[in-house]
Order: sequence, then structure tokens, then C-alpha cells
Amino acid sequence: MIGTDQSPFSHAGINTAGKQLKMNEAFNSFLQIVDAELKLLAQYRPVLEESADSFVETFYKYLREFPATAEVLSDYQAGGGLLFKLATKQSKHFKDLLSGDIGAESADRLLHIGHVHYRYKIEPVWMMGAYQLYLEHLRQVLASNPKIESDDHSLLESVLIKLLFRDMGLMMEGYWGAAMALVQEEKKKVEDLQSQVTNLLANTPQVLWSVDVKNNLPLYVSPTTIKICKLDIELPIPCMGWTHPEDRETVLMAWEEALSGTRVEVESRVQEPGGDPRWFRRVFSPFVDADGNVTRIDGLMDDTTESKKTIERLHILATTDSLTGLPNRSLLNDRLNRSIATAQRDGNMQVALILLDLDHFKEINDTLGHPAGDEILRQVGKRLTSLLRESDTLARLGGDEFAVLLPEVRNGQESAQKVVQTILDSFIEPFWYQNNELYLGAGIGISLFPDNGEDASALMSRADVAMYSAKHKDIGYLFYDPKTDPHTQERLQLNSDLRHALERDELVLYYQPQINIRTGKIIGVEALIRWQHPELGLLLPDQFIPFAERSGLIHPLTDWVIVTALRQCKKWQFAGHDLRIAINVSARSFQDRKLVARLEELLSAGETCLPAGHIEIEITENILMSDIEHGAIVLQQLRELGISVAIDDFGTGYSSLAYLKKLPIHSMKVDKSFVMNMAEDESDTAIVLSTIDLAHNLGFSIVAEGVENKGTLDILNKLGCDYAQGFHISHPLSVDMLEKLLDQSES
Ligand SMILES: Nc1nc2c(ncn2[C@@H]2O[C@H](COP(=O)(O)O[C@H]3[C@@H](O)[C@H](n4cnc5c(=O)[nH]c(N)nc54)O[C@@H]3COP(=O)(O)O)[C@@H](O)[C@H]2O)c(=O)[nH]1
Repeated sequence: MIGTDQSPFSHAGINTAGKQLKMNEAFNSFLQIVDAELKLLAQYRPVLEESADSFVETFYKYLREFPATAEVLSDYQAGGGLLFKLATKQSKHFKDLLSGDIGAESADRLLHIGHVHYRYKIEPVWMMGAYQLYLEHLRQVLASNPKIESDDHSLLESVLIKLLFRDMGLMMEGYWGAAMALVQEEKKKVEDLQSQVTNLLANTPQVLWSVDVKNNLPLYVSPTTIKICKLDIELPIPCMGWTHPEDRETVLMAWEEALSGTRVEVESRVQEPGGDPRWFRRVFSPFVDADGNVTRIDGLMDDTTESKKTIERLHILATTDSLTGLPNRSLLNDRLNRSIATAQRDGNMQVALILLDLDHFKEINDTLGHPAGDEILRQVGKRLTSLLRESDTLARLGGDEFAVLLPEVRNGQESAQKVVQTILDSFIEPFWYQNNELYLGAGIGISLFPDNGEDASALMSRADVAMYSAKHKDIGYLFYDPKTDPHTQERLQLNSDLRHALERDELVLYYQPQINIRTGKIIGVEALIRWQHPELGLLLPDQFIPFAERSGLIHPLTDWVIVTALRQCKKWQFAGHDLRIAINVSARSFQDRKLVARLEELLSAGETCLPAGHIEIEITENILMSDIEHGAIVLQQLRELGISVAIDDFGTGYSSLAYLKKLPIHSMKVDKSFVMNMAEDESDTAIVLSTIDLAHNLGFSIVAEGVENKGTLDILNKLGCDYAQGFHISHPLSVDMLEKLLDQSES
């Protein structure tokens, strides 16, 4: 109406010429515009057209009075549109309207105008108002223009009304057509979307469904539901019949929870008849309306079997030692934490943690290769598993280190002791790799909750400390003892003090005599270190040698012992005491590549220059066996220097006889644990006898240490033991005391 093809509402054509022609005919026919009327119209058209400009003026005045139409006009002007151009077009429209034959172009323009009116939301009622304005104007012209005969008024008015109807009809047609086109467009979009969604749902592997929970009616069931649940699709929860009986209750409870408005996820097993059980996750998402009522629940169900298996596999990988299949450190830690929590709740329970480090494992790897080592670790795992209860945990922590967790035990110390003894006993039996018979030992440390620590980390580190001590002392196992823990505050202080002990000359050597059993003569001494601590008094080696070993201070300490012992031995030589001196060498010092060279240097010069035959180096059998290849080299080098070697604490470790017989060893010291009680314990006597025989058969001399009474000395004499050492003969003595004893014994 107000628009033309140059108006703000101007758009491309929407009709065809043929269609317009038909439309024109149809309009004229329906509006019953007769020839007489057309004739009259043709006669008065020029008169009527004269009023076009005054109509346009009235029309725009009218448009400006209504806010909505006024806004459209001002928007048009704001966009650079010129009102006079609109007015020109409106005037043309007025004149066209008076044509008996609407013409294709005008019809098309009217349809356009209707179209753009719709697009710009110009309401039909405004258009009707405008046509009313036309009618009003034309009636006034009829009534007032003298050029129009009064007899013609009625017929002319009738045809003008019909023309106005035609004009308005065409515009409405355009308006309606635009609305329909838009509806079609939207409909198409919805249909496309619907087809996409349907396609998507059909190809979605998850079961999807939706239930109107108020009326218990299905709203949607995805095609996958039928594919997966087949016949078992009864709503509200599909596949319920196939759900594992043990899991049904959980699923139903989850549904109840969803009905109360909470989104729930639940996992359960679903088993199709004849099929394997599979895991499915169900998600129930409630839809809550404005009143807070759950009106609908959307369900999703998907097969999680494979992802569950993957998670399980990952869990196994993360918690299992791949070589032995045993739990690893992480799982042990987890179980240890849980056991501690349970024991804490109970109040009367203890937890025992046993750490176990294999002896001689390195030898197996070095001599038989890594596949042998791996196989032995597997065998150890199996053997230990067979000794434990289902509720215990055996873990491999790495290398040759295993751990046993005894959770929730009433008497931790007793239970752990029993288990440890069973483990150690089981090592009496050999392990086999191909045709090799292999004997293993173990150093074991035990810590207990709550006695030795309140958390997993404390228990682990304390069992480790105990294990380290057990290995160092060649004792099968040890419970954690805070007195020997290098990590306690006092121990740390002691460690720091030890660093200054050498500079401050606080270390001292004591000497324990060794006698020839047959003659009773003192033939040598064992140098035993002591620390004259300024505050703690005289400390024994077990109280500080382990720290020295760990901190590396053992190297200067061993050097000091060797220098002091050699110097002292030389002094005694001068004084006429022909004594052999035995020096203890710890594991780290024995591994020190410079040891032999240092001994050679000391023996050849100055105040330590001595015949090498006066020196004996004592190493425990475990030190020697832990790295037999290196041990053999060092022993050979010592023999070349003329220094003797004694195997200390013999019988507490696991020596390979095949090796022993090949090594340049001078003597064996049967461990005091067998000697001390041999007067009362026949089995100890039997062990000592066997050791004496073994030593002699291998061509070694034998020293019995720990001789605490005369009865023991007599038995040793009868058994053919060569030398003896022990409190019965003499305690370790200071230089002064020893010299007094030497003087007495020689006088
Ligand atoms: N690396 C080094 N180790 C050393 C050095 N000096 C000593 N040690 C080692 O420390 C361990 C403990 O030694 P110690 O406390 O001196 O005990 C020795 C003797 O006192 C003790 N002994 C001797 N006779 C008896 C006895 O009749 N009964 C009894 N209960 N104990 C006795 O035995 C220890 C000597 O043992 P051993 O060495 O096996 O001959 C000990 O392992 C020392 O080796 C050092 O300088 N460096």
C-alpha cells in the first residue's frame, strides 16, 4: 500500500504474467464489474485522477498520526529514503487503482507490496484503514466534483468500491502468499531437522527412550532399543527382564530416585538368553515442569563392557608387577592404607608389614643371565604365595625386593614371626633354573602398626630400616627397632657427630685376642672399633657402622682402622709380640676398588710397614657372595700381596661351596651364634663340627668365635678346631689392657 518497488518494502517479483492475467479476469468476474461500470470509469477517470495528489497528502497525514506507521516512515527516511518519491509512487498507485484493467505490472506490484507488508509485520488492520481512507476520499470527490453527473454517482461509487476490493484483495493475496512461503520454509527446515535427528538416533548405538511418567506412556523409543533389547522393551525401563537378578534392585532404586527429580546413572549386568552377561550403564534424566513435578524421564542405556574391561586392564597394569603377576608397590600401598584404617577403627588390631630382599640374586643374574633371574623371581613369587593366606598381600616392589602385608592381626609380632619363619624355612628348598639348583636367602625387616608408625609411609621406611639392619648383620630377620634407626632425630645427630669423630680423634680400636686352642697361646687379635662419644660414652660398632656405611663415611673410617691397626701391630712387633692382626672390612669398603692398592701402599712404607703375613682381612660370607666375581678378584689380589683372608660369621649366610673351594681363603670363623650354646645344644655342636670338617677339607684353618666358657673351649678342642676367640678367653681390650694380658701370658 504504502510501498512501491522503490519503497523500503520493495522486493523481487513473486508472480508470473500468465498468472496475473488470470487473476485479473478472476477478480473482474468475481467482483462482477460490468461493462457499463467500466465505461463510466473510463469516462470519469481523468476527473478522479485530478484528486490523486490531495489523496496522497491526506494519506501521509493519516500515516503520521499512528505511531506504528509513523515509525515505518521515519525509519525509511532515516535509511536515506525520500518521502516525495514515495508520494509520487503513491499517487501513481492511486491512478492505477482507477484502471478497469489492473494490468500485469500493477498486479505484480500489489502482490509485492502485500509480500513486503508481511515481511515488515505491517498488520492487515492498518491496510484496511488505508483502504477506508481511499473510499472516504473518492466519496468526497463524487459528492463535491461538479464534473461528475449526479445520476452517475451510484454506479461510479459501486465500481470504485469493487476496484478498492480488488486492490486490497491483491495486496492480501501477496500478504498471504508471503506468510505461506515463510511457513513452507520453516516447515521444510523442521522436516530437514527431523530427518537429521531420526537418522542420528537410528545410528546412535545407545538405547534412548522417553516416558511420560504421569500417564506411563512411551514418548519415544529409539530404533536401537529394539536392536539391543529385542523383545524385552517393556517400559518404563527397557531390558529390565534381562537385567541380572542381583542388579535389578539397584536399577529400580535408581529409577525411583529419578522420579523424585534427580538425574541418576546406574550400572548393571544385562544378559540376553544364550548370551554372555554384558555391562550396561543406564542414565535416567528427569524433566521437571514449572510446578516442580517430574512429567517425563528420558533414558539412555549404553554398553560399557569394553570400556569396563579396558579400565580393568589399566587397573591391573597400574597395580600389578608384570613379571610375577603379583601386586606392585602402588597396590600394596593402597591395601596397607586400608588395613591401617580398619585397624584404627577396630582399636585392637595390628598390621604387620614384612619387607624381604633376596640374597645372591645378583649372582644368578650375572652368571645365568636375566631370563634365569626373571624365572627365579616368578618362582619366589609362587612359593611365597603358597605360604600365605588369601587375606594377606604379597607384592613385588621391584628388583629382588618383595613385601608381605598381614592385615588386621591380633598379635602382630607373633603372627609376623611365624610367617617370616615359614618364609625363611621355605628358602631351604632350592629353586631350579633348567638344571641349575639355586639356593637363595633373604634379609627380612618387619614393622608393625601402630607400634612402629601410624601411616603407610612410616611403616614402609621402618620395615626398610629393619631389613637393611638384618642384611647388614646377616641375621635372617629383624623387627624395627627405633634404637638402631638412622632416621630418628638422635640417630641423625649421631650421624652428624660421626663426621667429626675422626677429626676429633674420638675413635679407638679395641683388640680381642685369638688363641691356638691346642697350645692356649695368643696368636693374634681382632681389631674392633669403638667410638668414645663425648656425651654418650663408649659406643659399639653396631651403633654407628651402619650410618657410616650409608653415608659413605665408612671409607675414611676403614682407612683409619687399617692405619691404626697396622701401626699398632708394628709397635707390638718392636715390643717383641709376634701377633697377627685381623681387620674387619664392611661391604662398601670391600667393594672399594682402591682398598688393595691402599693396603699395598701402607705395608710398604713408614710406621705401617709390616710383613703382609701379619695381616688378616675379615669379610662376612654374605659380602663375599653378594658379588662373587669382584670378591674373587680382590681375594686374589690380597693373596698376591701375602694378606690372609678370613670368612667371618660363617654359617649365617648361604655360601656356594663350589666357589669357596676355588677362592684363596685362609680361614673361616664359625659364627658365635652356633658356638655360644654348643655346650647345651647338640645341634649347634653338630653344625660347628661340620663347619670345622668343611674348613679343613677345603684347606682352611678354623676360628671359633663367641667362646664364652671353658666347656665350649674343651669341646672345640675335641672337635679339632684350630683357634678360638671369645669372652671366656678375653673381652676386646684397650691397647694398655691387652699389653698387660700379653705380658702376663708370656711370663
Ligand atoms: N667394618 C667394621 N666392622 C667392625 C669393626 N669393628 C667391629 N666391627 C663389627 O661390628 C660388629 C660388632 O662388633 P663388636 O661389638 O666389637 O663385637 C665383637 C665382639 O665384642 C663380639 N664377641 C667376641 N666374643 C664374644 C663372645 O664370647 N660372646 C659374645 N656375645 N660376643 C662376642 O663379637 C664381635 C666380633 O665379631 P666378629 O667380627 O664376627 O668376629 C661385628 O660384626 C664386627 O665385625 C671395624 O673396624 N670395621
